[in-house]
Amino acid sequence: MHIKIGTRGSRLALWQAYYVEKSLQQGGLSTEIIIIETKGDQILDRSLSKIGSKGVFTQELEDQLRDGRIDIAVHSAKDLQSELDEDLELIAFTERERVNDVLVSHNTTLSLKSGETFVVGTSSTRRVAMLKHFYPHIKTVDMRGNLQTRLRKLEEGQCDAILLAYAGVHRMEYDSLICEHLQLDEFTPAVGQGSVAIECSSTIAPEKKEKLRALLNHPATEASLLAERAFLRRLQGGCSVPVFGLATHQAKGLGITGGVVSLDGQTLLKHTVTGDTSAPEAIGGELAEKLLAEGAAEILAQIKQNL
Ligand SMILES: NCc1[nH]cc(CCC(=O)O)c1CC(=O)O
Repeated sequence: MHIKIGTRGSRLALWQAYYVEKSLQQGGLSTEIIIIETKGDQILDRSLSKIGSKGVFTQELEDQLRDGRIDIAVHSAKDLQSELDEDLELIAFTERERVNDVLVSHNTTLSLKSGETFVVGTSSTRRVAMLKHFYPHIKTVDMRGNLQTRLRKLEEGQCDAILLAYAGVHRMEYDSLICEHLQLDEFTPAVGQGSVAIECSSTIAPEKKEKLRALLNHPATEASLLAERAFLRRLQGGCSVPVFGLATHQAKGLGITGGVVSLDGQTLLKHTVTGDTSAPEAIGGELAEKLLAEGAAEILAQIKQNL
């Protein structure tokens, strides 16, 4: 069996593609990697919330899945829309890396907790709003681009530190620049953070799909991701709105904590729902309903107006 793997060309995307390729080769499959540029890679001078987040990092990969030019598309699960078109599906989620965000700087004495004021670069509305909520003394500047670009901007002094997902920092081997691991009970990560998702056409041959799932899918991660994605879908949040959600496996079953924070950091709604691991999407949906009942839709509508 030969698998054509489609990926974006950034270093992190390539890390993910090689990681997937290695698992497939260990399972006896032959592979090739096809690099595909997306709109999100081309447009670097505008924030994602302004380009319109729908499919900016995925559209071109999905086109090639439909044409059969690639068999699978490899994505950071976090960058995927919560709702896929009917002719596409996610068939596997790889084992999750540590999910937290980290503060990264050349000055490793920096800490959000110290109370000292400094400038943090980030383009994530979730991170900006969370900083305003938990650490209002911190200033932020908008900072887009892939990891290397952001690190270069940090080096050039455009900010004192940047906030990033630990997963990407670790995969790019920048661990030595981590000054602080943010606490999960404050900085709940974005839905999907730390996992790699495998997308394919719904017309994929069943035996091929089963083989790929057997080699790539991590069932515990998959259950978490299904819960988180159902939660995000119900809230109709994309990757550019400050919605956060994390599902973890506990003694009582699958627990998901998630919510939404207003752009000014003033209002933060958050809840936890726990349920049967065999019905992850129901758990995610229940969390969304609970938040909607408390006004999450109004907060989200206001955010979308301001983006
Ligand atoms: N939005 C960009 C993006 N997509 C995935 C990661 C990190 C790795 C991951 O969470 O899988 C990042 C960078 C970041 O947010 O720091």
